Amino acid sequence: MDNLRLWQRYQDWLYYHPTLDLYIDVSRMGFDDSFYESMLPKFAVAFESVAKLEQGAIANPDEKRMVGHYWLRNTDIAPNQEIKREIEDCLVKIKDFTQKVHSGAIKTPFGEKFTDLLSIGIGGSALGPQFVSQALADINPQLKIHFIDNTDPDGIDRTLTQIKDRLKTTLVLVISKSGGTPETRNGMLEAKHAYEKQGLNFARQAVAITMMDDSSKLYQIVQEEDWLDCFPMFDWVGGRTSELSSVGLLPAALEGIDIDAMLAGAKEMDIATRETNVKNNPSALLALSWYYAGNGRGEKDMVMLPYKDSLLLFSRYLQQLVMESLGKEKDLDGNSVYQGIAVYGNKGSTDQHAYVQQLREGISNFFVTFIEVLKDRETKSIELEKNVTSGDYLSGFLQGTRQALYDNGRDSITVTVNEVTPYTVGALIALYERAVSIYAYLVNINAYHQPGVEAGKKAAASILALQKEVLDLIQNNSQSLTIQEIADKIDKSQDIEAIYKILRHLSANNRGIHLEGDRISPSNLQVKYMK
Ligand SMILES: O=P(O)(O)OC[C@H]1O[C@](O)(CO)[C@@H](O)[C@@H]1O
Repeated sequence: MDNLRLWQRYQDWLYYHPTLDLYIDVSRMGFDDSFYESMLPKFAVAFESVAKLEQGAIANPDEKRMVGHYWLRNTDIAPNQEIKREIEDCLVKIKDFTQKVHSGAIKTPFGEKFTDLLSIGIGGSALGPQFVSQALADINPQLKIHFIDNTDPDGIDRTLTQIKDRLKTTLVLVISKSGGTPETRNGMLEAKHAYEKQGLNFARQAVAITMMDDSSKLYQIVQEEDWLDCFPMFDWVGGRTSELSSVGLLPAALEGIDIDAMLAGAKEMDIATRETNVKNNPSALLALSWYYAGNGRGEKDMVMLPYKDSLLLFSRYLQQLVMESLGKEKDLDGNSVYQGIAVYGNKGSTDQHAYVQQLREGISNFFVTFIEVLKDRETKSIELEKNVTSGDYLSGFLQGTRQALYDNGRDSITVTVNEVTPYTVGALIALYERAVSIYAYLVNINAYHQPGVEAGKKAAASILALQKEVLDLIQNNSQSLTIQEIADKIDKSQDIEAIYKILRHLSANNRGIHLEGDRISPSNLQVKYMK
C-alpha cells in the first residue's frame, strides 16, 4: 500500500480516548474489511460473555469461581453488597496502614520508622508489583522495595545482601493468594531465618496478603505467629489479574505511588472496553489484531516493544497475563485445541541492536506491539544536534522500526500514551486484561484457570518426596551403592534418571553425597554418604 493510502488507513482505524489520552493504531495489521466483518458475530458472542463475567457469572467453570477484577476499580458493579463492602474496606485498610507506616505511627519493634520493603511472592503475586514499581516508583521512594520471587538460594542471598543492615527497618510483605505456593513459603522461611540471625522479631515486621480463610496455610501462620497485619486476597481475583487488588495496591501505596489514580485509570479503561462496537473498543481492537495475526490459533508470537525504559517489565507482566490465560489444551467444549499466544519482548530502541534483525528479515512468526510514550522527560531536553534531542531519536527509532517491519510484510500494533503515570499504567493493565478476556471468548477457552501449572507443581512435589526416600536410604547405608541399586532398593527403578539428578544436585551442595567414577557414564557412578 502506498504512503497516502496507508495514511488514510491509519485515520480510518485510529482509536483515541480523550480522557485517557491513549491511542491504538492497528493500521499496520494486514487485515481487510471482509476479515473484520467476518469476525463481528464472534465478537457479539464474546461481548455477551464478558458482560456476564462482569455481572458475577461463574466464568471459571473448573474452579467454580467468579472472575471479578473489574469490581476492584468500580465497587458499584460488584455483584452484591458484601463484595462491595469487602473491596472498600480493604482499600481503606491499605490507605490507613500506609499512612501509619509513612508517618511512623506503625514502627519497628525498636521504635524506628520502616525504610524498606521486602516483597516475597511469585507469578501474579510478584510480576504486577515489579512492573508497577519500575514504571512508577520514585528514584527515592518512601519505602524502597526489594523482591524475592523465586526459591533460588543465590537470588535470595543477593536480595538480602542488598538490604543488609536495613533489615531491622524492613517491612516484609508475603504475598500468596493460595497461601501454599512453595517458592513463596521458602522465601518467607529464608527471610525469617535472616531476621532471626540478626536478633529481629520477624512476625512483628511481617505482613501477609492472602485469602483469609482456612484454605491458606499462610493465613494460619499469620495467626499462630501474630504477624503485624494481614490483608485479604479475594477468591474471585486471579493471580494474574491481581495488580489492582491488595496484591499490587499495598506495595504500590507503601512505595508512595498514587493508587487512586491507578484505579481511576483502570476504571476509565473498563468503561471504554465495555463498548460493543469493535472499532470503538480498544481491547477489542487488540483482540481482533491478535486473532488476525495468528489465525485464531496463536500462530504468531506477540513481541512487546515499549519504547520507554520504565515500561521494561510490561512484557514480562503480559507474558503471564496472556500465556497463563490463553495457553490451554482444551476449549470450553472439551475439544483439544492447544491454544495460546507466545509473548516476549524487552524494550526499544535497545532491542534494535539485538533481535530486531530477525524480526525484520528472519522467520515471520510474530507481530509487534509498540508502546509509545509521547512525553520524553519531566525537564526540557538539551539539543544534541541542531533541533534534535535524545527523545527525538527514540521516537524516530520507533517510527523507523515500524516502517522497516511493515515494508517487509511484518505486522504491528502501536499503543500510544502521553506519559507513564499511575493513571495510564492502571489503564494499560485494564486494557490488556480485557483484551485477554475478549480473545479467550473469541477462541472459546477458559482464560481463568491454569491446569498446566498445577501439573508441574505436582511433578515437582513428587521429586522432593523421592529425594527424601533416597536420602533416608543412603544415610542409613554405610556401603557405596550404584544409582541402579538405590532405585531398586526403594522400588523406584522407573525413576532412575530423576534419582541420578537428585544425587548430582546434592553432591554439588555439601550435603554428604559423593559421586565417584566417570561422570560421563552415570550408571557406573558409586554413591557414598559421608557426613
Ligand atoms: O499467589 P499464589 O497463590 O502464591 O500463586 C502465585 C502464582 O502461582 C500460580 O497459581 C501458578 O503457579 C499463578 O497463577 C499465580 O499467580
